[in-house]
Amino acid sequence: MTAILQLARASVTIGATPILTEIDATFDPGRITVILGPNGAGKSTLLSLLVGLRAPDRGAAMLGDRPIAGIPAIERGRRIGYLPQSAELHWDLEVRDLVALGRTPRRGRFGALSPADDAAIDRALAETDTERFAHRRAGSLSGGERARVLLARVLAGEPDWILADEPLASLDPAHRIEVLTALQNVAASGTGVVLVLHDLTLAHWVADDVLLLDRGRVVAAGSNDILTEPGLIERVYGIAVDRIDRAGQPPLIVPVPRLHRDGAGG
Ligand SMILES: Nc1ncnc2c1ncn2[C@@H]1O[C@H](COP(=O)(O)OP(=O)(O)OP(=O)(O)O)[C@@H](O)[C@H]1O
Repeated sequence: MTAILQLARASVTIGATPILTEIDATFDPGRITVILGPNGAGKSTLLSLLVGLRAPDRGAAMLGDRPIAGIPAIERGRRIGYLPQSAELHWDLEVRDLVALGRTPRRGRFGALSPADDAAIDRALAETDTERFAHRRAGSLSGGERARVLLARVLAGEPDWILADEPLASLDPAHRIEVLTALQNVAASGTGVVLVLHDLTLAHWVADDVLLLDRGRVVAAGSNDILTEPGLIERVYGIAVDRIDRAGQPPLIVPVPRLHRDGAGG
């Protein structure tokens, strides 16, 4: 059974600046947790704790009963797949070979791909709609195509956990929905999914659980109902938000520009 990811009073300080303060949060396998919050709120730093790239200065970040940063890198790589914000390509590989790298923690670096490796790679390419690029050089792809290929690499590893930092940032609207649907499917198969998102409507649609951060602290945690709580998003982001309910459909949660007093807009 997949162990839970957990932060217990986890704090991070850089220099004299508190970046995260006493974060308590539990992430459950088989669910999608969406982390939201303004720029600089600490979302990426929180993910770096869950991936084990850093350990909290105080408190704990645990996978089951083990501190995440203490788990050997290969095992961590097998259990926790991570898609960083604006991930870069380090080698101009053929796309299928790049996606195959996602299998490395499972199979070691050398040797032929097994039928199970090939099947996982093909599934990941299909789920991200990148099959038709399989034999292109990764360096020749557009930004959104590249982002989907990098997600395919994570999916191909079939980790217990997938943590992705703004995975929709460069995707067109159709591929945003397609990628979230793929992540819903992997969550339905028992994988734990943690996503940093900025789009409130898509966050509400896809989230089983929501964690809202502001200035390094959790300001709200719970179901996606948090996002329709009157005043909360307005307070945290300092914007006006329209909530549009639609029968039988997820609500639209739309930031709206405030009009200047003279009505000139902006
Ligand atoms: N090495 C560092 N030195 C100083 N400050 C840092 C360092 N790393 C992060 N920070 C600060 O910590 C805060 C949290 O950064 P983080 O990247 O976690 O925010 P975020 O919520 O992911 O933001 P965004 O939505 O802009 O990606 C920011 O104010 C950032 O400037």
